[in-house]
Amino acid sequence: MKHFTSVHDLDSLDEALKLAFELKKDPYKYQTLGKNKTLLLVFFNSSLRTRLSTQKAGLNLGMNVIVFDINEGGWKLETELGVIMDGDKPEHIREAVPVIGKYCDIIGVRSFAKFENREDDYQEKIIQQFIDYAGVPVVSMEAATRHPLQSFADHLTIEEFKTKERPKVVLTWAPHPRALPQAVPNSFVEWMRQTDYELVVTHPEGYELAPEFMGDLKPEYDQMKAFEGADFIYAKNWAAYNDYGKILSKDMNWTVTDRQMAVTNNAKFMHCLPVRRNMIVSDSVIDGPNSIVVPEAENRLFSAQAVLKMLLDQMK
Ligand SMILES: CCC[C@H](NC(=O)CCC(=O)O)C(=O)O
Ligand SMILES: NC(=O)OP(=O)(O)O
Repeated sequence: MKHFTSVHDLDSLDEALKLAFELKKDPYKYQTLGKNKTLLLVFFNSSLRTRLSTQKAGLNLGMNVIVFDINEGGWKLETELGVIMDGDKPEHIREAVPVIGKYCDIIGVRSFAKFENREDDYQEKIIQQFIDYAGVPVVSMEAATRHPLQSFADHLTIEEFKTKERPKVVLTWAPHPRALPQAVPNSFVEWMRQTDYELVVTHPEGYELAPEFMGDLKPEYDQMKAFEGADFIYAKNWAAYNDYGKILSKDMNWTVTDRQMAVTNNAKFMHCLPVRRNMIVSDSVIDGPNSIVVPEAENRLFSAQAVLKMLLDQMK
């Protein structure tokens, strides 16, 4: 594994799962592996879980960790080639990235979709320049079209809580006041399609995810029908892909409440967080006995630690 940007970068999903569970049992098992190795986490966007869990994952492996909020601490970056840099951006990403690469052994990058140009976002223009020019392994901490550390943790969580071999897992859209990226749903669908779970994606018409992630999966536009007999409900908002970046609906009938959970098979409720309560999900559901959002967030530590361990193993 050279970089970690999607489930497809893993040499073996089963081995990665086993490693994550091994690390959960004994987080300090490889605490000298990362000695004298530096993990540098570059954030273009806000974060709580990714920032804390990925930093702790590096520390658990004995790494030195630097966290860099590039928009606060660094120079404003030009990311386009051929631009005459006479504006408000003193530095080009083409210099910043190789320089950052000289100060570390592994880079984590968070750079959300900008919704300015679908092609730029879906070609992953920012993280791809880190991959092309940093000279060290790059780990996605949510890029424009995927959030693989989250999806890995989601898979771990479902494996921990499932009560049958092939659970029914439902990804449901829910309303939100802002236009959010498709990265989490894309990544969740792509990752879940690597398992033998029964996966259902439900959302209003117009919110179809990109075909490259859905494959031959067809969405269910009737949320109640989708929820019938479900074992896991994974709620998330995302802006439209086809009408790129647009908010087409704020229909609060899609907010996950006891009404929808009542037709499930006593389903667990999941969300990557942060979550807008009473937009995405009612207080009673997220505070209820079936909500596993905190154990899900806890597993972010072990998905990150497993990825870092695999990358460090290649440096021995
Ligand atoms: C892990 C999720 C990160 C991000 N979430 C947000 O940007 C939420 C912001 C908000 O609720 O205003 C997203 O939806 O991709
Ligand atoms: N789920 C997740 O990545 O949370 P943060 O955006 O707080 O890191």
